[in-house]
Amino acid sequence: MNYQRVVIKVGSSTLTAGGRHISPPRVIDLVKAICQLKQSGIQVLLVSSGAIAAGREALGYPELPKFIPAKQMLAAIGQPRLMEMYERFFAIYEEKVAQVLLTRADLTDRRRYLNARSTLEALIHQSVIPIINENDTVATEEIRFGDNDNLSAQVASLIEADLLILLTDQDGVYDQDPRRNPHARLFGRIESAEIPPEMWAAAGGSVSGVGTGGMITKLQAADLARRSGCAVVVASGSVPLNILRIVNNEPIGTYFSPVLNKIEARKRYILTAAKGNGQIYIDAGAELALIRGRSLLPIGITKVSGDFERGDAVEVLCGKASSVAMGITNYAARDLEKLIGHQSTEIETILGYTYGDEVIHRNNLVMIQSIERNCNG
Ligand SMILES: Nc1ncnc2c1ncn2[C@@H]1O[C@H](COP(=O)(O)OP(=O)(O)O)[C@@H](O)[C@H]1O
Ligand SMILES: N[C@@H](CCC(=O)OP(=O)(O)O)C(=O)O
Repeated sequence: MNYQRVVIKVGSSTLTAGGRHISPPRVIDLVKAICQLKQSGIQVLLVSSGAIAAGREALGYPELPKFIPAKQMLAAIGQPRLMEMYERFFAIYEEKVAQVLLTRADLTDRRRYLNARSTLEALIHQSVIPIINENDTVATEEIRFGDNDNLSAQVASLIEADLLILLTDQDGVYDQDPRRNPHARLFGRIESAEIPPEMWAAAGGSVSGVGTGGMITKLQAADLARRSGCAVVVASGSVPLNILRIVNNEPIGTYFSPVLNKIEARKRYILTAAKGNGQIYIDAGAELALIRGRSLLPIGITKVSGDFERGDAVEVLCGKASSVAMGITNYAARDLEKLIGHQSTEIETILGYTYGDEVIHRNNLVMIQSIERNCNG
């Protein structure tokens, strides 16, 4: 597999190298490997834990607290320290980084989801490495991921990564927790659509006193990411060069093949999400453009119905006939009402802002009718 966009998640257990404090030698090794990967032409996003560990170090806090406000307080102290370290180390290799803090609520609300995606895309476009963590200080029980494994899988799905690497303190997923049984055996490759029940049964929690979630949350993450077309590898972060080997398809750690390819995954999402949100009616010229593989522009829209938001999946119809396509709209219904029949160059003047020329970008469109035309003339 030729990977182009890779999300690397590094856990506290890796960043602390088995100790209680962030290990600068470990972080610099990791940063160096990430820079090598990026400088070989691969787009990289880093999901990094370690804020709580860095906060504990700053305050001399002995144990990982169970009390959530205490964890949040430690994360608030540690996050800027962690970022300062990353910034300094990445600068050695002339790479720029950006901090992105997210909660689950940011990715379940469609508008915030799209905004998070646009920001990440813009950073990648600028050749900046996004360093993502949970926004622990505001993440209450109902809105938090609680673990960065699930967060990294959501990010991989959000930006349609080809590969998610979960770096931890074990060589991969074993048939028993290797901390408890040194004879535990490593799972090599999982190609079946479902993660085998014996693997779920073998996955335990975190016992290190620095990590969150253990192997259970890594399997949840693998399950989620592979359904959006992303391969997943769980491997040891103690040898950061593993990152380069994994991307070169060497058999390192535990590999999970993607269940769907990215196009199928996106199509499925659009087709299931489009039910009942709203409709965009288009003219014959726009229908022909869509059939020819172009995006939908405002000039081809004749009518809008329903009360949908930017980021919702909607149905596209021509005349009174059946659906032409389903797709994710970049503009809310109330905006489209104003844009009907206008040139894309007028969007900013009419709305006072723009999310781009396309109402539905080609990549977010699934054609229902690709051969027969519905519109007359
Ligand atoms: N089946 C298993 N295979 C490997 N590790 C396991 C398994 N079950 C539980 N674990 C535990 O998961 C831990 C890694 O998860 P965690 O402590 O959350 O680290 P991280 O900070 O990397 O997310 C390991 O140290 C190990 O004790
Ligand atoms: N957001 C927290 C980490 C949460 C988490 O999932 O930790 P880990 O299991 O070490 O990846 C922090 O920065 O400390």
